[in-house]
Amino acid sequence: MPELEVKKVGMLGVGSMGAMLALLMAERGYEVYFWDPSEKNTSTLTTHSTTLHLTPRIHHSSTPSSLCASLSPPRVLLLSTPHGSAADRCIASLSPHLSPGDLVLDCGNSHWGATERRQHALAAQGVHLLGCGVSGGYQSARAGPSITPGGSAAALDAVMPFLRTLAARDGSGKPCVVRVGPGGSGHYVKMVHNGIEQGMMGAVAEAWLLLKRGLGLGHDEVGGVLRDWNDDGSSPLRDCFLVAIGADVERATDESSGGGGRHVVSQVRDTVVQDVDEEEGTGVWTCEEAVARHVPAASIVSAHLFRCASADLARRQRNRQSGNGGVSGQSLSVRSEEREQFIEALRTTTYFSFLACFVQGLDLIRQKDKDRGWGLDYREILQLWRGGCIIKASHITDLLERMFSRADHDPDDILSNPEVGHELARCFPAAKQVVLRAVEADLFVPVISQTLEYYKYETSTELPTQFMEAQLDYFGQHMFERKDDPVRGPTKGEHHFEWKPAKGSSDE
Ligand SMILES: NC(=O)C1=CN([C@@H]2O[C@H](COP(=O)(O)OP(=O)(O)OC[C@H]3O[C@@H](n4cnc5c(N)ncnc54)[C@H](OP(=O)(O)O)[C@@H]3O)[C@@H](O)[C@H]2O)C=CC1
Ligand SMILES: O=C(CO)[C@H](O)[C@H](O)COP(=O)(O)O
Repeated sequence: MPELEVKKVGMLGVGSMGAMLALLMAERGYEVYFWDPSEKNTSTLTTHSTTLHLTPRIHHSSTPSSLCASLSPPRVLLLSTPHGSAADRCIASLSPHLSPGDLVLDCGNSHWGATERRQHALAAQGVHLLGCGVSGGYQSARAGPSITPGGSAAALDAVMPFLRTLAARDGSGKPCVVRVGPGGSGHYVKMVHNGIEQGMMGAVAEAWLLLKRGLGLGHDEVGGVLRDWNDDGSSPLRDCFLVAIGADVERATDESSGGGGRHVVSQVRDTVVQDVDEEEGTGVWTCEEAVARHVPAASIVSAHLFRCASADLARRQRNRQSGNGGVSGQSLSVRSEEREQFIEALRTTTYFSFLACFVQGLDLIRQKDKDRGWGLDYREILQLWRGGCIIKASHITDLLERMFSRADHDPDDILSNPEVGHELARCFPAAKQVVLRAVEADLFVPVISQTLEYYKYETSTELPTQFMEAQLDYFGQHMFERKDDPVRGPTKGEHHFEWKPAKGSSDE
């Protein structure tokens, strides 16, 4: 399929993300025809386009059918709807009006498997669907997001020039969009991006708690620490989106009459609900995939479970009562002269956890890639994460880039590469110190502590699973390997010991 010269685009779903994408496209010179069942979101976009003088290029369509009639084939249609049945309904409303060669770009967080199902269904009418994850929240959707497209080579060829005009740019001006690969690989990589995001958000929230409640710093002081971590050019957390916005979050005050100049974050309840109300699915699916592909993504899974546990405050209140007042956490036992050193250890620990989340996420993508034969290019995937996305962390992507550029790197076990292995080893003592102090003070560190354990068990050759394996053989005759057997990777052992012969009442 030749490169498409795109002039007009359709936009289905103009909520938080879709509206900003519509404005971005209009600003970049495209004629945008949009439809959304929500009158409120329709009217909000209309107001924005008037204010920004983009009305001549943003047109409301009264139905999906009239939207398709406004575009001539081959059409380019972007979807930004909730995942699941809403995305299915949206595609069903379009499909009778599509022609062979049309391109549908699902920019929502759809499940990669649903994307492949829809790709097959639409292929029967000659229509191409790309699973095209978009990251960076609504601010990036407005300014230029990271875009993660996957699907047929022909559709990718056709649409890449258009996507490059919309994407975020990295520090050297290169667009943060690449051809990810076939089938649902685009949505798979976006899903893992969100899994890494959950891990990183957990780690930085724990660092926030240790600074705030652990050391007793005020919001502005914590904001200052995070700002330094992000801005210092030699910091391993330099140019990190979640650290930078953390500084903003800590400093924001509500100057409205009801706000009284208070820090906004101090008024936010500790409940993250978007996983348990199933508004978003990417965190759940990343964990499911990690378990199904046998990838020990401990930091990511722990971060996800922590969020799930946070969702129901009423439940936690009941548990607190039944647990004699529960556990709240106190100040850390850090003397004032040790404070700077502890803050430095905390920076190292946050970086340690962030890097581990990338390692776990890349191991997961690689495992899926091998299972499905997608043939992904990991340096290209890193390019997606260099700008416009939530997991942007420049020191980490630079380090991983060096690793993937080395011809003899091991793509199947990221931790085994010295660029990563040496770095985690260097940070381990700081992470251990932080976890010890946090546990002592009953402060919450589910992600940092799981990262520490992950690092320990992933680098040890003396695990207590030796005892577990013996028990499995005792009751289940599951067999075991002996220490003098050759090391062969995960293969079933050939030895059984008759720990206790099975006996019934008729045995002597
Ligand atoms: N918010 C974020 O930061 C990010 C979100 N995403 C993903 O982008 C997608 C959109 O997210 P977001 O903008 O936050 O969601 P919103 O809920 O704000 O907007 C979704 C819009 O889609 C509309 N819609 C529902 N069904 C249809 C349909 N059949 N046809 C056309 N439009 C429909 C909704 O209308 P109604 O309200 O009437 O149902 C709503 O206006 C999701 O998949 C999300 O996971 C990706 C990256 C970042
Ligand atoms: O996709 C996103 C960013 O890239 C959205 O912000 C999404 O809401 C993140 O959700 P979750 O943390 O539940 O995956």
